[in-house]
Amino acid sequence: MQTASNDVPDVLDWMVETRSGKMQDPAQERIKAEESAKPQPGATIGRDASSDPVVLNPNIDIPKYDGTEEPRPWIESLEEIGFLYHWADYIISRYAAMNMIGSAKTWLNLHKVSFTSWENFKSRLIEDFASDANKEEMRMRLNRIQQWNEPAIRFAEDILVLCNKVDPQMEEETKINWVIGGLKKEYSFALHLNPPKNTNELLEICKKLDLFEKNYQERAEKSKALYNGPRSPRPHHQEQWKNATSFRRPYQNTSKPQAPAPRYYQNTSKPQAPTPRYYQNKPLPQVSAPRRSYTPNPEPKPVYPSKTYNKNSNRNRTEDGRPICFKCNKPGHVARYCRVRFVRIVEEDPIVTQDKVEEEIRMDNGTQKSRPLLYSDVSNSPTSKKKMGVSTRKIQILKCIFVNEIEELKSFLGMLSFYIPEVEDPFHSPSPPGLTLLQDFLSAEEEQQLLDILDWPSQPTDDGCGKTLRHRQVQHFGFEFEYGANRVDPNRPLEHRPIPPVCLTVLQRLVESGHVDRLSDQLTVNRYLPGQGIPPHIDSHSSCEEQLVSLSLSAQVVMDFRHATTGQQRSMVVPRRSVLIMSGDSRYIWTHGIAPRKSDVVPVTDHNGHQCLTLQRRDIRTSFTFRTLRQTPCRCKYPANCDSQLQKTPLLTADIKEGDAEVLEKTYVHKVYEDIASHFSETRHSPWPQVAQFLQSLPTGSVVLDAGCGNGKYLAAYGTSHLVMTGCDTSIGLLHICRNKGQDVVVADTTALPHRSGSVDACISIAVLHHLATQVSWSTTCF
Ligand SMILES: O=C(O)CCC(=O)C(=O)O
Ligand SMILES: [Fe+2]
Repeated sequence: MQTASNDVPDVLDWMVETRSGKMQDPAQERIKAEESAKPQPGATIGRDASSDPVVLNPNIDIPKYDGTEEPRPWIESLEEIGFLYHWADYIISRYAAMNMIGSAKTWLNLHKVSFTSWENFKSRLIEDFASDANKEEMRMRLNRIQQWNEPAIRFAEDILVLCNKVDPQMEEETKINWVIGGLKKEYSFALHLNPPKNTNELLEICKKLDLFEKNYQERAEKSKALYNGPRSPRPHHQEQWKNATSFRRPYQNTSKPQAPAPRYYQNTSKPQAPTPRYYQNKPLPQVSAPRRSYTPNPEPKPVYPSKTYNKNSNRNRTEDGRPICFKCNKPGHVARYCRVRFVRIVEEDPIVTQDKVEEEIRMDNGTQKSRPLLYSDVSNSPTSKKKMGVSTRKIQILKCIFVNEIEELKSFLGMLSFYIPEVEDPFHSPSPPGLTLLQDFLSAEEEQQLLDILDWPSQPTDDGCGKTLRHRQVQHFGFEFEYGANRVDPNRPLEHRPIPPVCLTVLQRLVESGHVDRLSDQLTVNRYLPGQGIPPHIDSHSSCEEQLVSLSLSAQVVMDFRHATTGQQRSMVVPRRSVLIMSGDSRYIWTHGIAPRKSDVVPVTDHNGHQCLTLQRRDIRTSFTFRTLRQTPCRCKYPANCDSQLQKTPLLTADIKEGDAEVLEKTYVHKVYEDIASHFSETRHSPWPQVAQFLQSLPTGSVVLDAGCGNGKYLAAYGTSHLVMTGCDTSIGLLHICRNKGQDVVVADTTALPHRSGSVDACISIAVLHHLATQVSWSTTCF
């Protein structure tokens, strides 16, 4: 063992004289050395120890470093010894300096004036002496992401140790970024929005995350039976692993300062291992933070549930051409109409349990994975958007937060609100003008009396007293509401089905309280099972007076409103035993409808008094809608949307000039069908028997054109699978419905068909001729 006495003054001058300018009395030095035996946080090589040269103990066995091997093991052993002897950093530096030999010593002499601290010394040493392979290995290790079964705390500690090795001078913020960038996506995301202040806080959070994960796994185990087997790893991790090579840390897209790339890892054009390497001390160009690379998963890869659509074809469409929503991955609608809302389930809601939500998800499509959900706050907060600094469309939300978990998570993640653009909070915006909701207007007895009036036949009937529409059952009293024409025929009263007296009692109360101006003469009762609804519509202006009154019985529901011209959307919870009165704009220009689904997203107040949303299962709901037949035409301020004001005096077909026919048909037929497409379609699903018979009689392989095919009910009628069916119509809305069913249709007017003569074997045109304005049009129709 070489003693230090010869080397010390020589190599210590950069540590002592650069600060104090002179050597100290050895006796004083010993005292100071003893003092410095106490840990001195933040002590550095020279700055703080301005008068403290110490006598180094030559008997301590410290390995030598000659610069030919990896510097890290040598640094680690020095630090271990320093830890045992309680050395301050600057004493470790001195021992380090004393034990450097060969090219390492030359390097030290060259650079000693530029070192400012032990950390700085270490990082320079590593930078100049660590081999490229070692650097690469470190880079790979720092770059890794948390394994799906790896506790967050273990991951964080590992990354923090690596950060220290990679760059002993790395700043806290950078270290934190390295850790949170590699944590599982949902945590990484939330922590990025609300980053911990220091690494200690980060480690505390990681411990809590592990606890949270453990609880989650336990709950998942309990509900395993729901999924016919184990479902670990959790879906979002499957996704993460599947896409691990392209995994981006959220903060890399944000305006947040990037984690500076560790210096050792920067891609420079440094020549390969020159001799001596430590002469290469050029400033290195800055590059952006490294991307995390894929670390092979030590666990067997999870098996992904197969999708119901062809993965190889267009990812945005099913095989039969239906759109696939990019928000929930379900076919049949586009994201804009996605009913997966952004929901937070609150602890106190006794109705919504984790099991129920899971069951809901399972029922929805059979696989949980197919419907990534976020149950979280809806936040329109521009600050959170700004914080993220990214197009939030890109945000993949992969976590279901169940009952109880949200508060638990919130308590340490602080913030779990994501800005979701284009999702206006429909519950907290002002309701459409003219809409009045009277809560608890009906007593429980009245509700029961109203329900007792009804007798729902198991078989559909034609007399208006128990029709089964595609999405619900209806009964009419007083007059029948004809859905196809969207009108009430005043000349056909339902004489044997007058409005029941108990209804009139309720109406009388509404009149007396000044909410309604008269008693109604038409009543439609709708009965909705969970999953059923009514398409968005505006009740005909021409048939009914301004006020529409709807009583809600047995269950609440969320009703959706949409402004027919501006497209603004609102939703309203219509509670059980309430009365909803539509008048003014809400009646004339806003559509109303109920989405066909089994649960609704509803606003609630949590135990902290915060407004949030939750998911509520629907029950069977019965509504009574009262209308008053119109005696005089509607004069509302929306003529373009008013069937009364669009209607002129009926013209005799003989009087109509051919030039006018097109305009008339456009206004009274094409536009009307466009407006009522979905409502109309709902009422058109059973083929007329004679037409079905005709189609069935055609030889196999016949090409059949349905001119004016509407919603395509004949294009896929029962018993027509032997035919090649094609259709045309002028209503784009109806043709969309056909296309969504995979039917072969084109936009065409029956009076000017684009089909080649003789190109079809048979043609049907059902309930079309009466829409044509003149006899000439009739005769030119397909014949
Ligand atoms: O069920 C409801 O409350 C609405 C019914 C409705 O809009 C209708 O029958 O026209
Ligand atoms: Fe309606």
